Amino acid sequence: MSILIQQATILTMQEAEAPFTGDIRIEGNQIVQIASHIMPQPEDEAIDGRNKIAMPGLVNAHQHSPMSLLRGFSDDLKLMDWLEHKMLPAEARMTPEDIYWGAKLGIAEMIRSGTTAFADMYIHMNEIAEAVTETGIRASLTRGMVFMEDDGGRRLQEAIDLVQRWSGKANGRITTMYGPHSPYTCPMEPLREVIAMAVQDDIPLHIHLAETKEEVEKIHSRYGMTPTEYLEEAGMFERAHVLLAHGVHLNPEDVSRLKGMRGGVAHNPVSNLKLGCGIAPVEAMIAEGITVGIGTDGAGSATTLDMFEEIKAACWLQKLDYGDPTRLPARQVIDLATRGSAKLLSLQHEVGVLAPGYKADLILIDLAKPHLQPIHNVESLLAYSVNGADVHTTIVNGQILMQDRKLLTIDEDELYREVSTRARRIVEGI
Ligand SMILES: N[C@@H](CCSC[C@H]1O[C@@H](n2cnc3c(=O)[nH]cnc32)[C@H](O)[C@@H]1O)C(=O)O
Ligand SMILES: [Zn+2]
Repeated sequence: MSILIQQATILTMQEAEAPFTGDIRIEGNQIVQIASHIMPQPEDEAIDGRNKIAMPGLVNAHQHSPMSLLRGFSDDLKLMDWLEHKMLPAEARMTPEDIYWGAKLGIAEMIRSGTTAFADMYIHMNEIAEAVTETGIRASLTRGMVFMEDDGGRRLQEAIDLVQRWSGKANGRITTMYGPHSPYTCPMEPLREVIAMAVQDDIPLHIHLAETKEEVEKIHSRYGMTPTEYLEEAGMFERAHVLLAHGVHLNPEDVSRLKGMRGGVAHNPVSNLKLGCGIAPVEAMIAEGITVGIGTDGAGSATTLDMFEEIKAACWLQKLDYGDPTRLPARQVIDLATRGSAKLLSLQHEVGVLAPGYKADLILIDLAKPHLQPIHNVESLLAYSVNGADVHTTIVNGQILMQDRKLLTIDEDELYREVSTRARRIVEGI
């Protein structure tokens, strides 16, 4: 199958290339040509790109997709309270089918708001992988592991099963990671064991790091170190590719510790703002050459999976932190949400830019709206004015998943019926 997008305003995100008007040809799952005019072929499905921006799909670098079932159930609490007294009891009640529908709800929201790939950490990963397979989105999946009790190796075995069963599946749309949950839920010994597995199997790691002040205090009282030092002590930054979620409370020495690491940090600004966590040192990390990407965290805390909200919040936080509006400018934040996040998912050679040879993961944004006119500067519009509801078309791996705001791989009526009854049952009495 081939698709020809005609006369769109194209933002490739290739180095410093400026936006231009042109055509994009997709064959199979790849972009094959980008030029100011491409001769249509009879077999092409033509898409009118006029009055639309074509750009790489956004990559959500940290998510817990089934937590969409818990959106709005428990807000305005401290992270540890929220996690221990609300989320964990609710998760204990979730069946594999609940997870499937919760993941599908999250995926529907992501496709609708221009996200074409995401990094997920959760439980019952087979069901999430099924939802990814059916809906057509791209994902890097992680079985999150808390090692606070002897479970006879069950969690670790589920993590291994996920990696063995699903890596490279769904036409290559699924990749996998190993996921020790966080410094405060992973003692040194199992942590070292997982890192050794990741190095041996050449599978990346995905972990929460330094999200709250309480975490820093807890790790200091247990081990006399910062959370980052603790991971360094475990050998996490030596050889493995690591996706660190949050990285809010990093002192300058911690930032230096991450210098030269494979992977980088997923910044989740809306979740950090809403939970009152603090401001991650994004500009300081970038200055040290550390890769920064952007994620939403689960909808159970952030309540939104709209990456355009994250993009705005990321800019605002850096500008506010430094008292300086020149910090984290428009082009750079878009780079974090596309190329930066793609690198965190180890997909930098496949997605995150529009260029021949890259996977056809891209979105079209409808500019025929009052809040998106006139068009002085495409990058400014994208960073400060566009929201997820302005996404017109979403394409992943050469397949159209949303066209003219209609989802083509998800039955939304059925989805909303399923999630409302399941969500009610899960939270009852908690
Ligand atoms: N509870 C599982 C691990 C699941 S991994 C994903 C976990 O991350 C949790 N989670 C979601 N958001 C956050 C966050 O912001 N910080 C820390 N954990 C979170 C979520 O509730 C879920 O339990 C076990 O015992 O093995
Ligand atoms: Zn998280």
